[in-house]
Amino acid sequence: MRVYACIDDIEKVARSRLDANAENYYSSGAVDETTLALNRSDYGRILLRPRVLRNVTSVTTSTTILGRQVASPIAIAPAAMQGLAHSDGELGTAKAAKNTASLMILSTYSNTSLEDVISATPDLPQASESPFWLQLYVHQDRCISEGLLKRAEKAGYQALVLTVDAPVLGRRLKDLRNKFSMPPHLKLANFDASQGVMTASERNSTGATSGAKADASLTWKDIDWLRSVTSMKIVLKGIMTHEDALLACQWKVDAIIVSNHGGRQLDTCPSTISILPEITAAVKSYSHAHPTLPVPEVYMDGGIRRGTDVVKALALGARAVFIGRPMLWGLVVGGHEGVEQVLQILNDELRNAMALVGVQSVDEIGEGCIIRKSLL
Ligand SMILES: Cc1cc2nc3c(=O)[nH]c(=O)nc-3n(C[C@H](O)[C@H](O)[C@H](O)COP(=O)(O)O)c2cc1C
Ligand SMILES: CCCCC(=O)C(=O)O
Repeated sequence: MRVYACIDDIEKVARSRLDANAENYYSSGAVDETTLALNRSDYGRILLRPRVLRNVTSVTTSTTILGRQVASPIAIAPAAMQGLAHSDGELGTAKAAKNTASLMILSTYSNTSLEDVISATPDLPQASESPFWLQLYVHQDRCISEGLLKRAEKAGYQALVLTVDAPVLGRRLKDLRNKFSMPPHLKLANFDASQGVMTASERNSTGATSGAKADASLTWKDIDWLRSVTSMKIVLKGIMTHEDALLACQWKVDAIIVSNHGGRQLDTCPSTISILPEITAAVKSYSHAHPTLPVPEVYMDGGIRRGTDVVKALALGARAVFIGRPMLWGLVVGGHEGVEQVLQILNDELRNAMALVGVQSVDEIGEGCIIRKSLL
């Protein structure tokens, strides 16, 4: 396939190839798209400090995520309905994850069943090496979600990612205007028709998740319910305040993802990069107060388009970053090869930025690498 110079070039081509229904669904944020824009622009308010003469002949990006060795801290965020991007859908993304030894989170609302996604990596030596986590939207009928979790565990998913920032769906104006709907040739492959899971258009048109049968009544106590039905590790996706970060510590979840859902949920909430320091500080203070207790790992997503963005996120305490739209754009332009190229570009840029900042390993990336202008 064609070789691109950067993620923005891939995005331009991908967006020109999609019909308005899919292009608007993928690209849009909620309401005025204020948060969507901040997720990008706030990286520009953090500057990097180049340290020199430090021997950077062997820069390595390898790290661990929830104890698993990975080649890079850049991983794949869950995104619904990847069949809109390419006929391979989630199978293309899964193949790219496998070929690049990257971690991938599969959306509850995938067009490929969670079992088929794991089958895309048949030559993994054992299930414990599966690079897949499952994202969960809890169904009002808890039995349906319990069934999904049992299937995920059996198939070899290593962690369950509970999305906590979407008790109701954000108002994405373009989707409302287009009356966005999933094309009839696609299905939500983790469910059967009798399970009453509606498409995003139906969610949008009702303006609430009640129509989608997603459970808006979830509270922190439901983490105990999750623990009672699955032994998978638990990750909370969508933490944006120090109060909720502390609650996540108290509820002993394994990890949190600082995320505002790519600006698609609560518009005018802050960017993730601006709020990350408050979250990592809260988790650190909990750890100091409870030195014998494990604390959640902290990851982030939102607006990562450059290797330098990754350095900034790691400098502010994230252990890993997840990419949403860049992965979708890659899928549009080249199926699994396109997603591989997206990961390749970001990893090349990350290694380049690390060398120029003067560090050889991700552990060396810290506050000393950046200058922060006031973000709020
Ligand atoms: C088209 C699209 C679909 C998404 N679907 C889901 C989803 O099913 N579950 C979920 O937890 N997050 C979903 N997200 C949010 C992403 O996981 C992630 O938080 C966000 O895309 C990160 O921002 P970025 O796109 O700027 O990288 C979706 C995002 C997009 C753009
Ligand atoms: C009903 C689909 C919701 C998927 C999602 O999380 C998103 O579009 O952001």
